[in-house]
Parts: sequence; structure tokens; C-alpha cells
Amino acid sequence: MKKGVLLINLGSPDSPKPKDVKKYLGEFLMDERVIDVPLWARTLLVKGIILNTRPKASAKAYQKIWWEEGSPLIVLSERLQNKVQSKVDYPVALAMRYGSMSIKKGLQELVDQGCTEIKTVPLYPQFAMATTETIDVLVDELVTEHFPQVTITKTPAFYHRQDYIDVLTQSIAEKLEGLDYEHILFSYHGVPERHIRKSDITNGNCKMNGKCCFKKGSPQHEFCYRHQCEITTVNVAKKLGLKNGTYSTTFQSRLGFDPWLKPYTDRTIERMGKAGVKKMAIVTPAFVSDCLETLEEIAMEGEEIFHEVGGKDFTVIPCLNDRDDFAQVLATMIEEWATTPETASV
Ligand SMILES: C=CC1=C(C)c2cc3[nH]c(cc4nc(cc5[nH]c(cc1n2)c(C)c5CCC(=O)O)C(CCC(=O)O)=C4C)c(C)c3C=C
Ligand SMILES: [Fe+2]
Ligand SMILES: [Fe+2]
Repeated sequence: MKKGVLLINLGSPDSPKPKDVKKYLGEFLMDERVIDVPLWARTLLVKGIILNTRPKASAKAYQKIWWEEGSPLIVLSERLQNKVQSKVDYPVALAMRYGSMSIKKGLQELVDQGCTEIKTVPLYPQFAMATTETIDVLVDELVTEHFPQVTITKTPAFYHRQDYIDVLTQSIAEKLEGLDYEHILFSYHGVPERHIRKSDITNGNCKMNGKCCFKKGSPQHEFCYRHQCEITTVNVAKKLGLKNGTYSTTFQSRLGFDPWLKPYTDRTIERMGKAGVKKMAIVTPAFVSDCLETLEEIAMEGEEIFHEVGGKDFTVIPCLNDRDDFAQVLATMIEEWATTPETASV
């Protein structure tokens, strides 16, 4: 019985050309856990509308952040993979939920090395139907169809692990050391409010009114993205010693006309600038690797909004990327799995 690990991130287009962006967005947005409407409506919306307009605009945005080595998200995920590999004795492969580096190829790579027990690690600290769940479901389907000899152990969201909170806090403290700032924004990728209701195993408990997500002990929290984002902020703020009113949680990157989780990041940046905040810091804890949504939407567009309304200093805290201490958190999670009695080799 040989063990192996598959790290899984979101994925990026093969290049920032409109045709590659279109192909990538087509796969991403046709996922029923991302655009969660009946197939006919999804096809109409995605293939009939979004793919006719968005790829050109998205390609322009990708071109602004693309590196010589490729997509920042992919390059940074590969660096993280190498760091984690240097800390554990099991093969560590990398795959993406969408795009060319498929999960099927990642599983095959581990199987080719003789692995029959594989731990899948979605690189998302907080659970969401559009991220962790779609990975878990696809892994199950692929194993049933192509790798029936493989046993899979899934990895739940790790937003509440103390070592993760310590590393995130440390990354913020390092960037802000000696800097004067008035407010820290914790900006998470948004999801439609409907997604939160769909993942509500307590049938209607999550009211998205700011109370349910802080109620202690609700079984719903295991699947509530909003709860997990709010608690990430609270735990880091506590550790940083931030005073109430000097930090807040917001949600970015909305798509379409349905209500998404609020407050929205762009509107909050604008409101704070208008209210006289001059020095703002922003951290994006839903993203493990810097990507389009942090490098372009936050660091470029966000800063522009802030400056337009009179803000001055806009400090963007990098994602955890391939920090050594973050790679160590993942390595510890892997060791914990490998040495539990059910999975430990005899
Ligand atoms: C926390 C992780 C993410 C969640 C939750 C998420 C939900 C979600 N996203 C879209 C639509 C788009 N997201 C796009 C880019 C993108 N999204 C994430 C992560 C989460 N998405 C990342 C890391 C990235 C960047 C990828 C990269 O290559 O750098 C895009 C593409 C870019 C664009 O055209 O704006 C879209 C579209 C939906 C609809 C959704 C939940 C329903
Ligand atoms: Fe997204
Ligand atoms: Fe909730």
C-alpha cells in the first residue's frame, strides 16, 4: 500500500489569449456547482451570453498579470507543491479542477508511481460548493470510473486549524510591520447567496443576517462558506490584536445579477475612501495562491477605486503562496493522515 498526495487548485487558462480564456471559462462556468441552474438555462447563459462577451475582457485582465513562466496561480501552486514535497516522504502531485492540468492526470501520475492510497487536498481554506465540493464529487466519479483500486481520503476545509491561522497572521504582521494603516479589509471571493442556502444542512438555519454564522456549535458551519470566512477574520483579528472597527470582512468577484454575499469589496473600498480613510491594507484569505482575482481585481482595480475617492496608501498583503511555514501546515496535515491508525502502513 503506497501513499500519495494530490494538491488541487482552481486552474487557469493555458494562455491569456481570448480563445484559451474562452475554453477555460466554458469548462469552469458549465460546472453545475458553479452556475447551479438547470442544464438548459446554464447552457443558454454560459454558451449563449457569457462566452460571447467575457473572454475578451477577461483575456485583457489576464494579460496584465501573466508571468513569463505562465499563470501566477499555476506557477505559485507548482512552487508550493515542490516545497511540500521537500517536507514529506510521499509523492506529492498537483492538479487543477479546470484546464489542462486535470485531476484525472494528477491521479494517474500518482497511480503510475504505485500509489493506492491517495489524500486529496483542495487548496481552499474555506468550504464552498463551487470549490471543495465540486472537487470532491469529481474525484469520486474519476475513482469509480478509472481508478477503482485507489482509496481516497478527502481533506476538509482547514480555516480553523490553529497552525493555519498562525501562518496567515504572521504573513499579515510581516507585511504591515512599521506601516501606518487605519483599516484592514479581509476580502474573500464571493458566492451567490443561493449557494449558502443550498449547502445549509439544517434546512433554513442560515439566514445570512450576521447572527447565524456566529452561533456556536451549529452543524451547519461545516458547510457554510460565510461562517468560515467570518471566523477566519475573527481568529486572525484576535491574534493580531485588532480593535473593533479597524477591520472588516467583505466579498469580491461577483458575476451576474443575483445577490451575492455582502458587503461587496469594491463598494466598501469606495465607501471607506469617501469616509476619509487614507491608509488601507487588504488581505485575501480565500485564495491560497495569488491569481487574477488578487493581482488584478484587488491590487490594480481596488487600488484605483481607493485613489479615485481620495484614499492614499493601499497595501495588498500577498497570499500564502509558497511560504515555507504554509508548506509546513500542509505537510503536517499530510503527516497526520499518514500516521492515523486506519491509514498508517503496517
Ligand atoms: C475561494 C475560491 C473561489 C470561489 C468560492 C469561487 C467562486 C466562483 N467564481 C466564479 C466565477 C469566476 N471566478 C474566476 C476566477 C477565479 N476564481 C477563483 C476562486 C474562487 N471562485 C480564483 C482563484 C480565480 C482566478 C483564476 C486564475 O486563473 O487566476 C473567473 C475568471 C476570471 C473572470 O472572468 O473574472 C470567473 C468567471 C463563480 C461564478 C463562483 C461561484 C459561483
Ligand atoms: Fe471565482
Ligand atoms: Fe451561516
